[in-house]
Amino acid sequence: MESKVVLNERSCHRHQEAGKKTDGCDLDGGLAYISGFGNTLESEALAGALPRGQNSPLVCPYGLYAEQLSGTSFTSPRKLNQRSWLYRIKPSVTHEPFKARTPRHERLVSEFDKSNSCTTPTQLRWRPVDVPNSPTDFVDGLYTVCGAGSSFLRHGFAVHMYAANTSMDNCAFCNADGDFLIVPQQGRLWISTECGKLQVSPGEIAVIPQGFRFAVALPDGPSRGYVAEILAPIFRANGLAAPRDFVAPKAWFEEGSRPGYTIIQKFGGELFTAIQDFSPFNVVAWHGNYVPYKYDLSKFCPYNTVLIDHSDPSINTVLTAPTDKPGVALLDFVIFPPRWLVAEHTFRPPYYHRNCMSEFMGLIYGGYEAKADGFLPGGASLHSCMTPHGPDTKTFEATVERGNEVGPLKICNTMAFMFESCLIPRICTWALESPYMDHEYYQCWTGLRSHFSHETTNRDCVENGIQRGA
Ligand SMILES: O=C(O)Cc1cc(O)ccc1O
Ligand SMILES: [Fe+2]
Repeated sequence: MESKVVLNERSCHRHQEAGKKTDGCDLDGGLAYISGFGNTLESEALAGALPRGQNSPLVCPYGLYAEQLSGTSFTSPRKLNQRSWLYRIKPSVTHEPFKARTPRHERLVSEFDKSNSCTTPTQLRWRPVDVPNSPTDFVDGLYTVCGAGSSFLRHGFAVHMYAANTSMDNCAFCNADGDFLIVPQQGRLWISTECGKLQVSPGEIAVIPQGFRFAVALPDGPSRGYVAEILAPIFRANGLAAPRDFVAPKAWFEEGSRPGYTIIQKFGGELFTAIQDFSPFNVVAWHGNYVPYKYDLSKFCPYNTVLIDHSDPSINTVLTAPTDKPGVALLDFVIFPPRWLVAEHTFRPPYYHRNCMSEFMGLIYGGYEAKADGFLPGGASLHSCMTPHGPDTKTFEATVERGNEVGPLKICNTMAFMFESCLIPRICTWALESPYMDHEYYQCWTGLRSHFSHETTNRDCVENGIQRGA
């Protein structure tokens, strides 16, 4: 899962020409990145800013402060250990005391209980929300939909969504509760982080690990998307998402005075603010394996059945946050990308099922193979543990109508995804009461008729498909 290559970004930088890709570096819209997943990386915006031979010299190059950011306990075994050393103009601690942010953000949850959320086994679906007209930045536009567990107990996950139209101004966000996996659906996100900048477009994802300070600018204005938050372990990448396609930012910093700069810290699901007089993006150089990164979903190498039946979607896991139980995920991020369907005498869309895991789904663009209508880009659905679901009536009937003779068929222009968890989500009250809730969702299945007939044998089915009108 982890690549063992240790990449020296400095040598890469030296050889880089504008607009060209070089070994280990990826150029995207003018920004250069460092590629690799789980690697120990290093980057310096000023040559010689990284101390050599030790992490914490008495005096750091350029008079910088050394600061460590850890993502795992100091005592975690080496293969799990994650930390980075940041060399910055002023240390993060240089700020006024944290205060509860006012007005309170009412719709963020990191500890799910009866005070903020309900349970229901019902199939749930939401229409895409409208982006607000009033100025709303990423933080104010973020709201929790569902989740389970507790950030205080370091076990759980949350699914959030956001709808925003304004760039964060003179403030940065920091999530002490867990890692954010951000899936933009509409509008690009230009994310400044302490390690540098990431430009993330719909169709790409970004991971901002716990504790990193970041600010989101919206170059396209109206923006919408999904966020999975894991309240404990770290994400691992699946082998079909190649390590070199994950890219981290290059060191970038801003200096000088920034009066009234606000750090907004999410801690136990509540927001706190602390004022400082400088930008937190003052890291001149860094090294380590605890970094924000992004990944372009079109680079995923999908696998599918090549003869019969429908493969379960876990094969298309991009990132997984494992639990201690082998093969059981706290959160899998699974995609349904464009791909060829070739299975013979097979019902090709997803099968009807009841799953011991719980499935939250979203759609980035296009349509989804199990739903003829009603599941729209920017919308969402939730099928919790053991709740029956599957293709809607229109999809079932159109598939059977087409019969057995369909040859290879390519599903194009589609990117659905699933956050799948072994924990059973509670649903936030505002999500259940949302005007975007599709109360007629169940009707997409109520038209499914019985095709049962004592005369239709398995052989008839294989040769002819189910008789029309039976
Ligand atoms: O419910 C869904 O649409 C997601 C899903 C897709 C699939 O191909 C097989 C199982 C599954 O849960
Ligand atoms: Fe499912």
